Amino acid sequence: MDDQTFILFGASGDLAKRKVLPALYNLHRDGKMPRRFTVIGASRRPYSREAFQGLVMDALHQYSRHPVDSDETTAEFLDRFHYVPFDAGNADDYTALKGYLEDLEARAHLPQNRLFYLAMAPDFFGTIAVQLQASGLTSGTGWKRLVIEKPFGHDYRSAAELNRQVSAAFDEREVFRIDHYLGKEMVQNIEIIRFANSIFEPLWNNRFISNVQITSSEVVGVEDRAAYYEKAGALRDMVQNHMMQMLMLIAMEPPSRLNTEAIRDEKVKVLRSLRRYDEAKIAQNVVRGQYLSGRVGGQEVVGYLNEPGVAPTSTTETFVAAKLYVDNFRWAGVPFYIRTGKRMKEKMTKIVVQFESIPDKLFFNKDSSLAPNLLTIHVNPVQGMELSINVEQEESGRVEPSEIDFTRESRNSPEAYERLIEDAMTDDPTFFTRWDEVSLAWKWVDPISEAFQQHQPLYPYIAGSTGPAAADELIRADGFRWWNG
Ligand SMILES: NC(=O)C1=CN([C@@H]2O[C@H](COP(=O)(O)OP(=O)(O)OC[C@H]3O[C@@H](n4cnc5c(N)ncnc54)[C@H](OP(=O)(O)O)[C@@H]3O)[C@@H](O)[C@H]2O)C=CC1
Ligand SMILES: O=C1O[C@H](COP(=O)(O)O)[C@@H](O)[C@H](O)[C@H]1O
Repeated sequence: MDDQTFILFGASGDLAKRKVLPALYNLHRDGKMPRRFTVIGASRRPYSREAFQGLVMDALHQYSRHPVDSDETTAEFLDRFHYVPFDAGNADDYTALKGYLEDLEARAHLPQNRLFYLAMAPDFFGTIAVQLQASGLTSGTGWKRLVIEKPFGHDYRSAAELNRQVSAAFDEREVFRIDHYLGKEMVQNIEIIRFANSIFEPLWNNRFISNVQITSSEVVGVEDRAAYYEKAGALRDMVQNHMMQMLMLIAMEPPSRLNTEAIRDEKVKVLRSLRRYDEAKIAQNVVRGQYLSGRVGGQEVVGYLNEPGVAPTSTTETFVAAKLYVDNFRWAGVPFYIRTGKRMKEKMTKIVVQFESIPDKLFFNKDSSLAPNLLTIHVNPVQGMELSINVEQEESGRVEPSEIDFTRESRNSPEAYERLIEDAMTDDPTFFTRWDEVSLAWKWVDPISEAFQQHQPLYPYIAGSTGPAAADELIRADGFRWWNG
C-alpha cells in the first residue's frame, strides 16, 4: 500500500468517532496500514493536536473491534494524528490546511498521496470538492482520492449537480462513493456464492427461481437524525442505495472478468433493465408505511410522529416494500420483493431466493404440500447462508424442509468500514458506487418519491411488527409470503 495522508473532514463527528477512526485502528492492528501514513483531522472545533488525540482514544475505547492496549502499537498509531481547525465555508482555511499538509509531508518524507475523506453533512460535499481544487490541495505531486459518504444527492437533479462539482476536481476513477452495505462480508460474498458454485448458477434464472425477497429491517427508530430523515425517508435512505446494490448483485450477469469496471458494467445493466413505474403502477407495486408507538425489545417506544424533531403531521415514510421486475432475458417474469423499515420486530438483513416448486405429481405428503427450496443469504447480524431442502422427517414420515446451515453469529471479522477504507487506500473501487449506478438508481426512485408527495397511501404499522399489512398483501396477491425469521 502506498504511503499516504488521510485527511478526515468532519473529524469530530459521529461517523468519524463510531466508524472511521476505529476502522483505521483495526487496520493498523491487523498490519494493513501503509508503512508511513498520517491522519489530519479537520473540523471547526478548535482542538489542539493533543485534544484531538484524546478524542481518537475515546473513539477507539468505545468502538474498536480490537482491544486498545497502552502499548507501543497504540502509541505509534496515535502519533500519526494531527488536527487543523477548519471551516468548510472559509476559503482561507483550505490554504491553511494546504500549508500544514505540505509541511507535514516534507517533514515526514511522505509522498503527496492524499486521500480526502468527507465525513461531513452532504450539503458540504460539493463546496469541499470545489475548494480542494481551487486551493491547490488536489495539485500535489502524488495521487489524490476522494471518499464521499452517502447520501449522494437528494434526487437525480441534485446528484447530477453534485457530481458536476466533484468531477471538476476529481476524475471518476478517483471518486470512492461509499455504500457501506457493499463493505459487508456477505454482500461481497454474493458474487462468490453465485459464480463459484456450479450448483447455483445454472438455476439462477426465471426457469428455476420463482421470486427473490430482499429485506433489511431495523429495530431502531429515527434516533437523533430527524433533521436528515424527515427529508430522506426510507426510500432515499435505504432503497436508493443499499437495497438497490443488493438487487444488482443478485441479478447481474457474470462479469467478463473479475475486475472493477466489468463488475460495475454488469450491475448497471440491471438498473437499466429495471421496470419503470408510472403513478398507477407505483400505487400497485409500492407500499409505504410509518411506525406507530409499540414495544420493541421489551421497551415501549413512541411513534414516528412523536420522535424529537419530527413534524407532528409528517408524512415521511419509515417503511417501504416494493415489487420490482428486472426486464431482461434471465429474469423476465420473476418478481423481486424488497422491504425495509425502522422500528420493526428484528434487526435483520437477508436475501431469500425462492426456487420454483416441484410439479405436483408425486404426493410425498398426503395433503400434497411441499415447501419450496430456499437459498437464504444472511447479511446481518447473522452471516452466512442456508439452503432449505425437503427431506423425510424421521418421526412423522412427512417430507418437510430441513436447513443446510452455513451461518455464524458475527465473528471478529473486519467491519464494512474497514474493508472499504482499506480498498480506498489501496485504490480498489470495486465495492464503491460508480456515477451511472447512482444516477440510474435516482432515476428509478424519483417518480416514486414524487408519487409519495401526491396521494400514495401511508400505512401505519405498530412498532415492533413486521410492517403494515399492505406489504404482506403485496406479496400474498402473487401467491407468495415473506420468509420472516
Ligand atoms: N453517523 C453515522 O452513523 C453515519 C453517517 N453517515 C454520513 O456521514 C456524514 C457525517 O455524518 P455524522 O458524522 O453523523 O454527522 P455529525 O453531525 O456528527 O458530524 C459532522 C461533522 O462535520 C463538522 N462540521 C460541521 N459543519 C462544519 C463546517 N462548516 N466546516 C467544517 N466542519 C464542519 C462537525 O464538526 P464541527 O462542529 O466541529 O465543525 C462534525 O465533525 C453524513 O454525510 C452522513 O450522512 C453515513 C452513514 C452512517
Ligand atoms: O445507511 C444507513 O444504514 C443504516 C443501517 O445500516 P446497517 O449496517 O445497520 O444495516 C440505517 O440505520 C441508516 O438509517 C441509513 O442511513
